[in-house]
Amino acid sequence: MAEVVEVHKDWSGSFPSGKKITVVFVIGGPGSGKGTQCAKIVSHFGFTHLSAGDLLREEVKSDTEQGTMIKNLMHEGKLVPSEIIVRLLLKAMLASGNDKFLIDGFPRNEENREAYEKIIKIEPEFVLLIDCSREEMERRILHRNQGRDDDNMETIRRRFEVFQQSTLPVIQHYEKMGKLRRLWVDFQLRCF
Ligand SMILES: Nc1ncnc2c1ncn2[C@@H]1O[C@H](COP(=O)(O)OP(=O)(O)OP(=O)(O)O)[C@@H](O)[C@H]1O
Ligand SMILES: O=c1ccn([C@@H]2O[C@H](COP(=O)(O)O)[C@@H](O)[C@H]2O)c(=O)[nH]1
Ligand SMILES: [Mg+2]
Repeated sequence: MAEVVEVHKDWSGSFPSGKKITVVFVIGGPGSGKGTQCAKIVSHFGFTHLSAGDLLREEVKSDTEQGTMIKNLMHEGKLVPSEIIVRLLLKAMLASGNDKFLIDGFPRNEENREAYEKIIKIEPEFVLLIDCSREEMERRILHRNQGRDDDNMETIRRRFEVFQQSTLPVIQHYEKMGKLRRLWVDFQLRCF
């Protein structure tokens, strides 16, 4: 936590390069293919891919009180407090030296979005929604085999609930602003 707080303390609200910073949010249900699509985009367009989930999994590896708290929340499929994830994102953005970011799996709820707007303040160019049916998302997660602690039926069920209850309002917000771009990645029903 100390390191994360330090980033905030030094943060003047602008990036050292002085260049315009481009941010694209990539949102979608669990297992919809956010990470997979981001890897393809990065290889063609020179973005830095920041997966909010991966940043949290890295934090879990640090043997700290905060790491344990994050581990437990992720195991339950719940969301980590906004301030923690926003500061991890900011730290990773500053460390990358790049000026184009694909932020994968964030914001997950309205509170995340508001915290991002308050702290990082960079309006996303657009928000890419990876739109996939629940059946296909579930199938993909169960075949993923990456040893993720949250890829079990009980946690998957909770992650779907969080997506429906907390992330859909964020998607609707960006849709109203005309910033939403949809990518359909299967031929079945849409996720909502
Ligand atoms: N278009 C696709 N067709 C078939 N399988 C896919 C497709 N896209 C991704 N997958 C597979 O589905 C699984 C989930 O993909 P990925 O990890 O990219 O999803 P995610 O949205 O990042 O998931 P999470 O929210 O859990 O991090 C992976 O095993 C991936 O290889
Ligand atoms: O902004 C975020 C992003 C993620 N989480 C937690 O991490 C897991 C896994 O996220 P993936 O994007 O599927 O890798 C998610 O279920 C949340 O527990 C978060 O809290 N906030
Ligand atoms: Mg992912």
